[in-house]
Amino acid sequence: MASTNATMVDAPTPSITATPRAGQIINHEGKEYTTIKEGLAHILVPHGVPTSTDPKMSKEDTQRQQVFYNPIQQFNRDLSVLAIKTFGQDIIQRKTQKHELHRKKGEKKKQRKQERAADGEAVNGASTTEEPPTKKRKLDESEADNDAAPSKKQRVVEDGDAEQEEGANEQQDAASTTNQERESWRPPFSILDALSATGLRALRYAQEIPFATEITANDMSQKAVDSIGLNVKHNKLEDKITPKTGNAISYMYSYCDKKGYDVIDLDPYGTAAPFLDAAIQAINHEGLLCVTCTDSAIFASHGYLEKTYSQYGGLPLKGEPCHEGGLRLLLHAIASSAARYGMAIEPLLSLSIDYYIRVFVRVRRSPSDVKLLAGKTMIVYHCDSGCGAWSTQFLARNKVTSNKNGDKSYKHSFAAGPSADEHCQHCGFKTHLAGPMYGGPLHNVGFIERVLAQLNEADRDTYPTHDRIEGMLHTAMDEITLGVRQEKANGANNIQLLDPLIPKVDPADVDHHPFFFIPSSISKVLHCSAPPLAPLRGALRHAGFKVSMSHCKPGSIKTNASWKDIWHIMLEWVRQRAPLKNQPKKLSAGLTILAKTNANGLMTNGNAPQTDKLPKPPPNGESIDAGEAAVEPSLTYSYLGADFHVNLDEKLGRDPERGKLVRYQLAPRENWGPMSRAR
Ligand SMILES: C[S@@+](CC[C@H](N)C(=O)[O-])C[C@H]1O[C@@H](n2cnc3c(N)ncnc32)[C@H](O)[C@@H]1O
Ligand SMILES: [Zn+2]
Repeated sequence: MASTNATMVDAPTPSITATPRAGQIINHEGKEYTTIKEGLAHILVPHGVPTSTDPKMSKEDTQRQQVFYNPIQQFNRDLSVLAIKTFGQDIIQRKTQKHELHRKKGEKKKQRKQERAADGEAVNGASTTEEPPTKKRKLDESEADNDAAPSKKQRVVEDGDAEQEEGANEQQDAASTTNQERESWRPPFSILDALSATGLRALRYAQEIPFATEITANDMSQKAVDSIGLNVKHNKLEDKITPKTGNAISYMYSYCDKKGYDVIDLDPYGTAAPFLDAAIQAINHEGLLCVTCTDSAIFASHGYLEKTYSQYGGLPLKGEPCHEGGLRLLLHAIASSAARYGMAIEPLLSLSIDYYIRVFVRVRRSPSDVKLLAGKTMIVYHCDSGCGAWSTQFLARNKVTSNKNGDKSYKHSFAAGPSADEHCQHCGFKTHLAGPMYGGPLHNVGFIERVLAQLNEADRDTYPTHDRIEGMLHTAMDEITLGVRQEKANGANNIQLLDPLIPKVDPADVDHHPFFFIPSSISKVLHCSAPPLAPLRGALRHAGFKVSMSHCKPGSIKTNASWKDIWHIMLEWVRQRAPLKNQPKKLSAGLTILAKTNANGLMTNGNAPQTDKLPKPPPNGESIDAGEAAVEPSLTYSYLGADFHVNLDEKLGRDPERGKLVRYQLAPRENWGPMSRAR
């Protein structure tokens, strides 16, 4: 990475028109600025404000610097450039194909017209180049429609008309491209950096996504827009970037009746919730919303659950999977806003990173997909004060049927009443409700593969967060496939960038196995020593379950095994490898779980989950494990009917990419965190 330290400069100090260079001091209207380079963009920071990314920088200096430039967010910006570029190539390819198709149609039409005219001349000896009136009118209408983007009102069409409307819009789009048959035709690709601050994102998108045709950098603060203007000028990007002063919310609502942007980036201080509905107004059909939220105290904490609900329309999940819960709450908020206007969302990539979350969501006008939303929205019954187990329930049911032609369609019906008891079936503690939240897949594997391919082509100096992006994307991909597509994932770099388009995930898909557990935490429930990841993963795989890790947390296990299976394996871990030295306290969640087995002396029978009916714990100091016999991996008991053989197979549980990928962030530097608001 280029040094961002100010360097000695020759007099006279270069002006804003000088070629941008990292560390250079620029004089503009009597003020001095230092240049910081990130990616291919340069931003000017008032000279004197520390520009070092030295981890030992003082807290005050870090805060002063962050008003202009927050280096910790470079990961977010690097990833965003790559994601938008990947998405953009897909859009550009579609637009170009449509354009080409329409151009060819137009040419054929012209040719036919000429042929008819020639025939007419030959027969009548007179010119009859005029079209039949009906055809002419049709052509005129489509030409007239070229600039009239479909309004949101038009978008909310009757369900039966949805597909027809899709087709009509495609033609409309194609028609709009036909008219521009000049050689210089470029497919339009527009980006709104709605909360732009210094304009750094807009500058990077302009420099690093060469096919972006127009970028708006908006901020409510005049000071911020002044600095955007300065930076745009210094980077010589006036022809691509338009700085704009205004409230992003009203600006985006102004697009409710006209065509908007292909990409909208929302990167606020704190929550993006107040911007979501407006962003839906301004995003194009098949557009990309990129959303950051840094208010983890709201989306991933139970401290202010009433606030979480008012911001995101759902209640937070407590404990370790709370960040995945936050991602799902944000997606729920976007999906429910979009649904009101007949727009459906498809998460392409949803990440919990450091102290914030970031989602990339494709939005399309599709009333038929919107109808699936209730059946993809779930509540969570969480044993948050007991053993940590959870179960989920979708709010409605989407049942697939097919019509006479074999086309897939869905029937929507009510779900049955609560699918879980008010007490946890494992430990008897109370369960609490979380959600409603998005229960569909968090990522689109095809998209991740293409971003990885994009990353593979990227210059490491421009993208210093390369390794972390690679590790996180691989983990995200494993997470959604539960590790099954490992081979394909490794082959991701072989993808040809312009090959197939980003595939559409089945809009009815749900995630049947959301969330993850941390072995060391559930060991605390049983008061046993924590198993390493490998034997636990091995035991799950040996029993035929799928296993991966979650990108949200190191040391996590994500699996399609049920909690019944997980506790069964954990009890076998205790029996085979980790005999209990101290028995769990009376009435604890762990004791109840232990009590539900008939394990060869592990505990006497106690099938009833009520804690007041617990069997007496063994006398003080006595181990409640099976003693010597415990080392045998033979099955001697069953836990709630999960009676498979547990083989704590380390080899089977190893991560083949261990050490090859940077899956998780190493120790963060001091003073990291969201930017402080400018005072
Ligand atoms: C976290 S900063 C953006 C950082 C920037 N995206 C980057 O990557 O460097 C948030 C910006 O949003 C602006 N802002 C806050 N509320 C706004 C609103 N309602 N409309 C427009 N801008 C707003 C603030 O002035 C601030 O500059
Ligand atoms: Zn429980």
